[in-house]
Amino acid sequence: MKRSQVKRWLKAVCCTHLRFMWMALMVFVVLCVGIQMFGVARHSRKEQILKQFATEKLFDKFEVERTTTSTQHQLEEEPSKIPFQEYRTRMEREQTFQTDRDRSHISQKPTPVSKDSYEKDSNVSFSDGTAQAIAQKIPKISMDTEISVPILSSMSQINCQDPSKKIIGATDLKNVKHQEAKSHSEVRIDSDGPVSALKAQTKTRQTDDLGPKESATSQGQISRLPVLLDITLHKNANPSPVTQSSIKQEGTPMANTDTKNHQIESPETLKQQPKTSKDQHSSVPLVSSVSIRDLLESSTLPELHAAALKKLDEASTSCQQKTHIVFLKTHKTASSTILNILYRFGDARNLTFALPRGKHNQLFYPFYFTAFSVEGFRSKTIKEYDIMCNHMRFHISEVRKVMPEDSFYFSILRNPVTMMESSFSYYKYIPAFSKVSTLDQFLQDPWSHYNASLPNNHYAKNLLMFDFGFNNNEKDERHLNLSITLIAKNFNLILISAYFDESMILLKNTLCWSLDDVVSFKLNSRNNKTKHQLSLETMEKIKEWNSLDWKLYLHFNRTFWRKIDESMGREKMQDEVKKLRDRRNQLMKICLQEGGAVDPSQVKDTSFKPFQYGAAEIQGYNLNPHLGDRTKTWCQRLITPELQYTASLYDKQFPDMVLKASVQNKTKQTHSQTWKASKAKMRQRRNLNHQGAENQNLRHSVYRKRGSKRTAQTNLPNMT
Ligand SMILES: Nc1ncnc2c1ncn2[C@@H]1O[C@H](COP(=O)(O)OS(=O)(=O)O)[C@@H](OP(=O)(O)O)[C@H]1O
Repeated sequence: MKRSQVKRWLKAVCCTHLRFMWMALMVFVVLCVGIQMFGVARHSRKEQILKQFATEKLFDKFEVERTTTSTQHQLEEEPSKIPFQEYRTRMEREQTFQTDRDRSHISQKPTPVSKDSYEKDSNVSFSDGTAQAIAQKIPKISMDTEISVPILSSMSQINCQDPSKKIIGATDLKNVKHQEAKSHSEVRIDSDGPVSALKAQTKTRQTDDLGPKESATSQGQISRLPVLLDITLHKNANPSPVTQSSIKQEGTPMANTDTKNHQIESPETLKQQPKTSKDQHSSVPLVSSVSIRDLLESSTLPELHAAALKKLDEASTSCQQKTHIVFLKTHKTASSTILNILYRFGDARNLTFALPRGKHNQLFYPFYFTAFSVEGFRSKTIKEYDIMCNHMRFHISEVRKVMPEDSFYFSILRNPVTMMESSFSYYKYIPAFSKVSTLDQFLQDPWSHYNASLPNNHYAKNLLMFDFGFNNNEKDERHLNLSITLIAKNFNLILISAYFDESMILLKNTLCWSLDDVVSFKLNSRNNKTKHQLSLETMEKIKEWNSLDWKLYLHFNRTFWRKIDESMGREKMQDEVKKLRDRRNQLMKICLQEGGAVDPSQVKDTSFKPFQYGAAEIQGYNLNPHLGDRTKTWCQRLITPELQYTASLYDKQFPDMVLKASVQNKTKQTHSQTWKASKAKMRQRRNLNHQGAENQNLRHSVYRKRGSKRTAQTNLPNMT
């Protein structure tokens, strides 16, 4: 090729494309710089959060308000003033007693905890959620605060988780005199034990005393009391005058009575319960309610009983429905079903949800939760939030910025074995799992597949610990104990998904909700095709690989059953669970076309189709087509999957945002149309240029031809 030709060709190409190449290059450079800057900003933000967490949350922001031990008073010092090391030492000192005991459970080869083995375990030393719930209801106890106590007239064993209550109960009852008790005409004393025994027997029961209840005293005359004296306080209520009513004495030994632990129940439950013990026995445990001042000043048993009677009705209605709730939505633990319960509860009552900003589904997950990730928080458009329940990595100090002080905190755990089987199929495409075909293969050499620093790999190891905001790769056991302590202190209730129905009953009773509030259909569940049977060996490997989660689960499985025993007893729990299941079955028959869940491909209305992810096939539901309007709304809410329900609540709660978004969408559309038009113009111009260049080339070639002809002519030898 000739030099001039190359030159011309280059010129033609440059003319048409160089401009665009330069433009593209510049855009690329600007993009690179932008990404770099964004990365730095994001990294520093993350660092900041991590730092804050390490210094504030884990050791400094230790929740102390709800418990009042002397050591904890020391912890109330301003966190920033306590050096990190010192704080840690204090924590460890405070924990020593617990750590030693717990080690005996934790260091042993983990075995599933049965209800029976739980019974034997009386060493669990964490503060009790029931007490916390009660304490939460009553932020301050004054002398004029009233207490409601289910009472066994002559002998009562007080189950006080709150130290202050413990003292009150013990002091008061020790002063009760036999003669005075006898003198009261309304009290029928059936027990034949001497009053001295009553006095001897009236003692405070320790929170962690879960051992089998004695049926005879050291004197062998009076049984230990069958009823736990649960105390509920009525803040600022007036001392009540004495009223008369028939009080019957429980004198039957524990072994001979079916009287169970009592708790103050929701009105609905009370209505449902036929009060069996009352019907069957003439001697009944009663609910007493008197002001603390009265109680302390009172020196007679009759007075106590009269006051108890006076408040009997009040006690049954004193259960205040809780509407300020924080639910830590852990992954693969049946949390979507609970989310649906909370959504329905709030939706029906027009409560305000702390929803993720920008219509997302998660609250800044997998990063630590920040208050700014909640819609309406930064702009202060929302005055008070009621419920926070989307996926987040828990960070208490940030959550507290958003949620009211009296919020009820709860979460749910699942056995890490079944949980990992579930997450393996759901998160099949995270780096840790993507290169193996089975869970067994992964567990053969997990470290060769697991790199903690790669994004999303937290789904593969100790996911529960991660969600609760702790280090899921921690090897130091003390860290685990500290984490358990913090969870026990920050959360009022920890549920267990394997006992979902029991969990719902416990939740219902603690929050004073109704049965219909907690009835639900199983959501986000896989079909059998994508479930895998695990061998015993694999199960053991999972426990080992997720050892932090496993120990966490073991601990809270124990406290879960303890809570049931302390609050309502297992028999009553069974009754209520049966009612819940009956109600669910009834609703399934009414609402669902097939009477149960169907494969995603079978879901007819795509707006109710659950989000499909990874290698899992998530089942959905078809509504019965012949439903009346109200029933239809109710049924629709029951089957609406997480993403759709979150979006609809967002639209309901932030109509302005929806409007703004639609305007923005329109603007975007116009922009994209303009952009498309300008692109078309550019393409046209380029084509024209191209044509021009071709024409030019053509012209050049013509000139060339002409020129070569001319030169040829000039070079022709003169023949003539
Ligand atoms: N009511 C009830 N009882 C017991 N188990 C239940 C219940 N509801 C949901 N599930 C099971 O929970 C698994 C889904 O958990 P999540 O909803 O938390 O998952 S997610 O993190 O929100 O994606 C999922 O487990 P797998 O099916 O093993 O994957 C569901 O089947």
